Amino acid sequence: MTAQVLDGKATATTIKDELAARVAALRARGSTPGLGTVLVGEDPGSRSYVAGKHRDCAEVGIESIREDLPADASQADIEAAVERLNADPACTGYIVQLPLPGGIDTNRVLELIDPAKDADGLHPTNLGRLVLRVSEPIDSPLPCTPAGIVELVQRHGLDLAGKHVVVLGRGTTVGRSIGLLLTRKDINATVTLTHTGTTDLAAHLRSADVIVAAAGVAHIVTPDMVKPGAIVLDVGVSRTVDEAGKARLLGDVHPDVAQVAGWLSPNPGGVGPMTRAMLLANVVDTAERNL
Ligand SMILES: Nc1nc(=O)c2c([nH]1)NC[C@@H]1CN(c3ccc(C(=O)N[C@@H](CCC(=O)O)C(=O)O)cc3)C=[N+]21
Repeated sequence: MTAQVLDGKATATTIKDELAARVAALRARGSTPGLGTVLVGEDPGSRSYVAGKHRDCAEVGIESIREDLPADASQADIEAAVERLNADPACTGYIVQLPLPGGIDTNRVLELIDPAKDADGLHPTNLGRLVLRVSEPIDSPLPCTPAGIVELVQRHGLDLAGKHVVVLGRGTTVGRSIGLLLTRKDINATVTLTHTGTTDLAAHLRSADVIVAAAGVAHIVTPDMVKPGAIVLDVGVSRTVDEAGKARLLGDVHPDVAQVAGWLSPNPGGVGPMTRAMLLANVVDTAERNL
């Protein structure tokens, strides 16, 4: 058996087409959405993610606003960039690209973001709203990767209601926040959160109908840990260099898992493009709310 593909690239393209139509309608009514990014330093991964986000914006008609700061930017410099975007009416949503350089108090920066402009859905106010509302969809941004995972699964005709989802990883952007979304009554999954401190991780994973692998450890999920037919989402990304010196992206899921799983999201080409599409969706949703 070979797993069916959860095609994030194609699904993100469909979503971007839908968003382009909504942006055109907004523009026709005099409202122009604009995405801002705060990028600090020269990390090639971060630079390429931010470049990708602005390319996506151009595709759907969203304006781009960039705050690019040098690697030695101070806490005050970064906070000033956040304040500029908070004050800029052309910026309807923005992100601070993570991670910030060592020595910067990231939480202080994130809490300065105007929650109404939080395109990542990671501001404490917006995460808090996700905690507080169990029974209805909310009118505030959702964290992009969790929202992208749900959208990817649902748009392939799969229903998460009643399913046992085992999440691997306790990071803010995925592990800690995705359970809040999956256990909402309109999705209705049952969630187990595992991490590097979990005893007998393999047994937990083998009990899963759905695995969300977001540990950031290359190939940590191997075929023996997967129940035949399970839905597997490969979220983590590790950057490595192969024998030929070529840069390679490795997911958290070993390629042989495709022989056991029922559905598998490729990496790249799975959750990454969906994360970017949900970022755009947050910006468009915000602009529509503010009409
Ligand atoms: N404030 C903030 N918000 C983020 O959303 C955020 C962040 N910081 N820091 C880093 C992570 C990582 N992340 C990715 C987004 C898209 C792809 C993506 O589209 N990847 C392509 C491959 C891209 C490539 O080849 O480099 C794919 O999976 O097909 C990957 C990773 C967002 N992040």
